[in-house]
Amino acid sequence: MPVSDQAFVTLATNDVYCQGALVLGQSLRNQRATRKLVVLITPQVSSLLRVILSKVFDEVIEVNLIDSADYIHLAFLKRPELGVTLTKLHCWTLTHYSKCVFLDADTLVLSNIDELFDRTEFSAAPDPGWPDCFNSGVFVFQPSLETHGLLLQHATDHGSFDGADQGLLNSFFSSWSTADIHKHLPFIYNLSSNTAYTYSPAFKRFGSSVKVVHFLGPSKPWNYKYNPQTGSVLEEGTGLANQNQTSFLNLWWKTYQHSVLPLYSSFQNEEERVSPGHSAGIGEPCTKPAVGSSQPWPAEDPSEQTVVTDDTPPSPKGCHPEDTIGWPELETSAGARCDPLSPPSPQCADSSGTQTTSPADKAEGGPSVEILEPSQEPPVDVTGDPSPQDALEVDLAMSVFEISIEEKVKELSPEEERRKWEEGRIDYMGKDAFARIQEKLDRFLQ
Ligand SMILES: O=c1ccn([C@@H]2O[C@H](COP(=O)(O)OP(=O)(O)O[C@H]3O[C@H](CO)[C@@H](O)[C@H](O)[C@H]3O)[C@@H](O)[C@H]2O)c(=O)[nH]1
Ligand SMILES: [Mn+2]
Repeated sequence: MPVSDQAFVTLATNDVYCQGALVLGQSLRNQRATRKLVVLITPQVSSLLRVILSKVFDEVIEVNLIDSADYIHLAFLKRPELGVTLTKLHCWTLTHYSKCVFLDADTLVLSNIDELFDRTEFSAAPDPGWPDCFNSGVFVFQPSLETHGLLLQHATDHGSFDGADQGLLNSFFSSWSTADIHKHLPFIYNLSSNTAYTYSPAFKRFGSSVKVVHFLGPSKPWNYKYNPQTGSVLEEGTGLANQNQTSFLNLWWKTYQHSVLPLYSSFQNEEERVSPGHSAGIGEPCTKPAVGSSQPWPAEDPSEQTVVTDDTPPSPKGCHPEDTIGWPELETSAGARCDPLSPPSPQCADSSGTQTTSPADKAEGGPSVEILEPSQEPPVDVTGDPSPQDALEVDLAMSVFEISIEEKVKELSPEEERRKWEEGRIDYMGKDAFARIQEKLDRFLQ
C-alpha cells in the first residue's frame, strides 16, 4: 500500500553524482519501494540529467543555496566548504512529506527497506570509523522548517567538526548515541562497502542480510571501469581491497548497465517519436532492438533480488546510418552509432526541455531491463560537444569490453563565465570559490 506522504530522498549536485542517484533510485524501484522517490538537485545539474532523473524519481526538486536566508548566504560565502552540507540540509524543507528516509547518492539498495518508516527522527546507523557517531549516508528524518532553520543556525554558529554534514548533524542530534536505542539503525542499513572486511567473521555471519551498501570514501563506483561482458569492474590500477567490495561494485554496475543505461536509450526513443526522421543519434543501438526481460542477479548477490520490468514492448529500431542527425550541432565519433552497447551520449540531448514521465509509469517498477547485445565493433569513446549553457560534466565511454563514466572538465569562454554569473549559477565550491578569486586578484595585482 503506497504511503504518499512519505518519501525516500537523495541529493545530487552534479551530473556525476546523478549517475549514483539514478542507480540508487532504480535499486529502490527494483526492490518495490512503496514510498515516493525524491531527488534534490542544484542548478549545476544539466537539463538532460533532469529529464533522466524524472523517469526514475517522482519529484526532481531544485534547491539553491541562494534561496536560503540572507544571513546563511553571507555566512556561506565565508565558509564555502559547507556548501554540499547545507544543500543536504534542504531535505528538511520537504514539508509536504510527514516522514522521509535520506540516502546518499552513493548507496545501493539490495532489498526492500520500507520498514525504515517505522522509525522516527533522528535514526541512523553507526559510522564504521567512529561508532559513537552516526553515519549521515542513511537516516530517517521528519521534514520541518523549524528544524531546518535550527540546523542552518547551528551550521553558521558552530560550523561542522568535519567540515561537512556528518559532523554538523552529529553535533546537532548529539544524544543519538545514548538516548534511544531505537534510533540506532542496524548496520545492515548502511554497510560501508570498503569496511566490510575489517570484521570478516561478522560479515560472514550477517553479510547475507545486508540491505543497503554505502560506497563511502573517496573512490566511488563510477570511478571504476566496468566490463559488461564479464559483469565485473576492471581491477588494474584501482587497488581493490577485497572480494566483498568487488561484488558490491559489480552489483552497482550491473544495476547501472541494466536499469540506468536503458533510460538514455528510451529518452532517445521518445525524441524519435516527437520528431520522426531525426532518429538515431550518437551511439544509437541500431543494429538490434533491445529486449525487455527479467535479468537474474549475480550469484554473489547476498540477498533476494527482484528486478521489476514493465510490459512495454521494445520499440523496433532499424539501422539507418543516413539518419544520424538527431542533434545537428553535435559531432559524432565515427562508428559510434552502430555500437549496440552505446546508449546515446548525454551530450546529444541538450535540447531536452522539461519532459517528464508520469508517476504512474514509475509505479510499475521502472523501465524494463534490457539485454544489450555485444557487437564486434571496436571500442568507441562516445563524446560530443554540448552547448555551453548546459555543459554536461560526464562522458559515458562505451565499448564492447568497457563502460566508464568520466568527469569532464570543461573550460568556458569568458563570455560563458560571465553569463553563468549573471544567471546566478556560481560555482562557490570550485573555481568561483573565494580562494580562487583571491588568487586571480593577486596575480592581477602583481
Ligand atoms: O559533489 C558532491 C558531493 C556530495 N554530494 C551528495 O552528498 C552525499 C555525501 O557525499 P559522499 O561523497 O557520499 O560522502 P561520503 O564518502 O559518503 O562521506 C561521508 O561524509 C560525508 C560528509 O560528512 C557525509 O555526507 C556522508 O554521508 C558520509 O558517509 C553524496 O552521496 C551525494 O548525495 C553531491 O551531490 N555532490
Ligand atoms: Mn556517501
